[in-house]
Amino acid sequence: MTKQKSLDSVKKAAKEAHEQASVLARALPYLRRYTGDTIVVKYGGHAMVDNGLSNAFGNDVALLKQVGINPIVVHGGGPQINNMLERMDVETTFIDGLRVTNAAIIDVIEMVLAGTVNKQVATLINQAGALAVGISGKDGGLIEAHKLVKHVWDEKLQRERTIDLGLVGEPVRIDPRVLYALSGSGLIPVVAPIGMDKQGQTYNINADIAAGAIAGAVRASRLFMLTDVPGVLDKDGNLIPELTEEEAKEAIATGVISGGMIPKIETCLEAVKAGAQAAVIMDGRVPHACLLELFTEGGSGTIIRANRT
Ligand SMILES: Nc1ncnc2c1ncn2[C@@H]1O[C@H](COP(=O)(O)OP(=O)(O)O)[C@@H](O)[C@H]1O
Ligand SMILES: CC(=O)N[C@@H](CCC(=O)OP(=O)(O)O)C(=O)O
Repeated sequence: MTKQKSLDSVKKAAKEAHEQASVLARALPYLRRYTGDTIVVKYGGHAMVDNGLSNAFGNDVALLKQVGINPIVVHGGGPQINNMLERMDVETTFIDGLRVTNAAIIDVIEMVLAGTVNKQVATLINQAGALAVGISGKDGGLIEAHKLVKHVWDEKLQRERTIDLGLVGEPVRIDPRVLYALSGSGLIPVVAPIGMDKQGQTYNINADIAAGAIAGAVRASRLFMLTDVPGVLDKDGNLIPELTEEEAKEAIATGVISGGMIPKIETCLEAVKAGAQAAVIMDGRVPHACLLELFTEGGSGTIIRANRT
């Protein structure tokens, strides 16, 4: 009986080892395809709250570096900023997904994003055995920003008007040298979405927008947008595996794509126009989402490619 049991466990271990080896063998063509490439991963504040998921994320990023890919992580931290402002008894509001940022809260936002959250994300990756370095968009002049001028359609006035979001910025120029210096030295850059203008004014930048601008500037092979849905869904709730610019515009116009998904898609379209090869909106709630997308045939999520002519 004991002998049979130990024979069973040997067989089971051999089967598992065989499966592991065949997974690695199947991944080989994909490893070859992406070696030396740069992949920008936008890691959102919601995904960070789940411990299991965040450990899997740290492992995935470390693995990418190990197999010769250069990951650049751009993180958010919206929920973490909300928590801090709540503890300070400060109210915060959003307009079209962007936080109204007055001078009184910009320091808190910078403290949370470039301090606590930035170091947490770098630690996740470091604990997985790689070497991550946390920086903000201010370091090495990475993100030059200016004040974002937001246009909204006013139904009453029947015309566009601008709204003031305070110190919310948009990237105007990316200087990727600090990213290349880190990546080229075997390190993984982890970027907090904070920018600065030429006068030294600090701006709060939406993390999706920061990731898109960086992905375009470094001509990333992929921009991965990790979010809380399987990808872009059609009107029946089915996943759309690939989306062209025309299809995206149509889906926005007809209301199939709405809310926070609109700026996400617009950012992806801008990133591929600026030089990224493709952007993928994918489910950050699925463990190892990045590995599934890169190393399996089916991939995951919705891919938006640069226009092929
Ligand atoms: N067609 C669509 N497909 C998928 N999600 C959509 C669509 N239209 C609107 N959404 C909404 O967009 C959300 C993702 O945007 P957002 O909440 O800003 O993500 P994140 O916080 O991860 O940056 C989804 O949770 C969903 O509610
Ligand atoms: C201007 C603006 O809205 N900035 C965001 C920056 C963080 C962010 O984008 O975080 P998530 O990716 O977790 O949402 C904010 O203040 O919340």
